[in-house]
Amino acid sequence: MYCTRKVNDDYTWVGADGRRLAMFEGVFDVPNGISFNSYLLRDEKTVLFDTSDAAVRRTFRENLLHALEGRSLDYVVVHHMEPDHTAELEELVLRFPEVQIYCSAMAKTMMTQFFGPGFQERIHVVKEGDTLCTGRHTLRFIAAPMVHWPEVLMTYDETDRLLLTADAFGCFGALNGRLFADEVDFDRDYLDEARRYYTNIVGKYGSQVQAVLKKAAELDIAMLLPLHGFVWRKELGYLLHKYDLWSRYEPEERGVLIAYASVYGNTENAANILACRLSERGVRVQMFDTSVTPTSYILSAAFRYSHLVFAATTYNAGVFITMEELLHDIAAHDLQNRRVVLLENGSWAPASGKGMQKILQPLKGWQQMEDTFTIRSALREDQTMQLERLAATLAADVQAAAPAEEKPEGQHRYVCKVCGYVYEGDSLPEDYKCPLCGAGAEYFKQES
Ligand SMILES: Cc1cc2nc3c(=O)[nH]c(=O)nc-3n(C[C@H](O)[C@H](O)[C@H](O)COP(=O)(O)O)c2cc1C
Repeated sequence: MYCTRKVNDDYTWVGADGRRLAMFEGVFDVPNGISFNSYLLRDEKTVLFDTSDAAVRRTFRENLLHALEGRSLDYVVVHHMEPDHTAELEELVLRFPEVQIYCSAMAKTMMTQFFGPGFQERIHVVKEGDTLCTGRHTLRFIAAPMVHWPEVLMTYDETDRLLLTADAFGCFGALNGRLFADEVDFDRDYLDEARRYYTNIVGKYGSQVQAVLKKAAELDIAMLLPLHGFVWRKELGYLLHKYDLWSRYEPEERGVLIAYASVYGNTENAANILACRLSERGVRVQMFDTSVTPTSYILSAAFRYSHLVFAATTYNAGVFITMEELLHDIAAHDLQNRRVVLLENGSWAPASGKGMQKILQPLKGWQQMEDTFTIRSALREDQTMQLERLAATLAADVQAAAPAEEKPEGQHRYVCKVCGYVYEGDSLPEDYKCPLCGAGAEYFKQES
């Protein structure tokens, strides 16, 4: 039986939740599932935006037929050729022999590669700025190359002011009946998975995401409709602000990620002590054991925090395997502008410090704060003082916020917890609305 949701009067969500995928894209675990979104526009013409993954084909087909209400399907817009969005194209063409496909030139090439030459005569190649009128609606195509494949298009519906964003602005996690981000406590329950999704799938292409954000800033957008995760119809500034930070590789928070690789617990012990001393100084710390944590979670935390600590045993004259994999993954995602501390352990010839430096040194804007801290098998008593000093240096660096600018007497700073906007004044008006994301006064936290 169909299970659709209305986006607005003319758009219907005809996607589906996938909850049984062991691995999304063959590498990312999705313990809370993932949605495969597809949207149908009913105007004088009917337009389907992307299809779905094979895993949810039955639900997708029922939803589409229900939403069409017996009408035929006139157009399919293919924003992105990845098979989790195009698996149903062949079926659609069989079921709707008249359907016309709109996509970028590169998507047309990929379509032949994936499905053979059969679609060619029904494909209309569109590019940046081209429009398609469907009756009351005018659709304008926007190129979004490498967000995260080269053929990607987005569509701006000029009539309803919707931006269909392909894989951008998506999130891991099934929708579980909700469609809109404002139907959940996004910041509490989904931000981590939105960050893990962005950093692992799109994170490498920061400059291309910046280019899309510049184009989006020119548009009057009422809603964002991504291919995974929630539709955004309120406080868009919150997510746009996160995308701006992540794509400029700016940390979201001043805090410390500690990732360690330890076989018998001695390197882990040093990492624990460092975490205790930092926490005693009020520094926010998040710790991961690389042997048991999938890299995608640690990569996401590396985008989140300003300071990164990597502690690893030497392993056959190199860096311990899982730490080496993590660092290569971080390097492959082009993460920049981080302050880093390295701890190494070796029982006869410690070498993991050098090995970690070799991977991290070429990264833009990375600075190793102190000499590598070396442990020989297990931490010695006198080294605990050294670790204490390292924690103090690190904590001071983390907390060295921007110099508090001179503020006239009685002036206070109020920070929007949703998008980070700062209001300064002697008091915050009760009916104040955040100019960036629209959040009310109750979302503001007095900072000083
Ligand atoms: C399989 C294996 C290979 C190792 N290879 C080296 C090595 O090449 N050089 C070295 O100095 N220590 C080597 N070590 C010792 C570790 O670097 C480390 O000193 C020891 O495992 C204690 O740290 P841990 O309790 O955190 O594992 C090796 C350890 C293991 C288990």
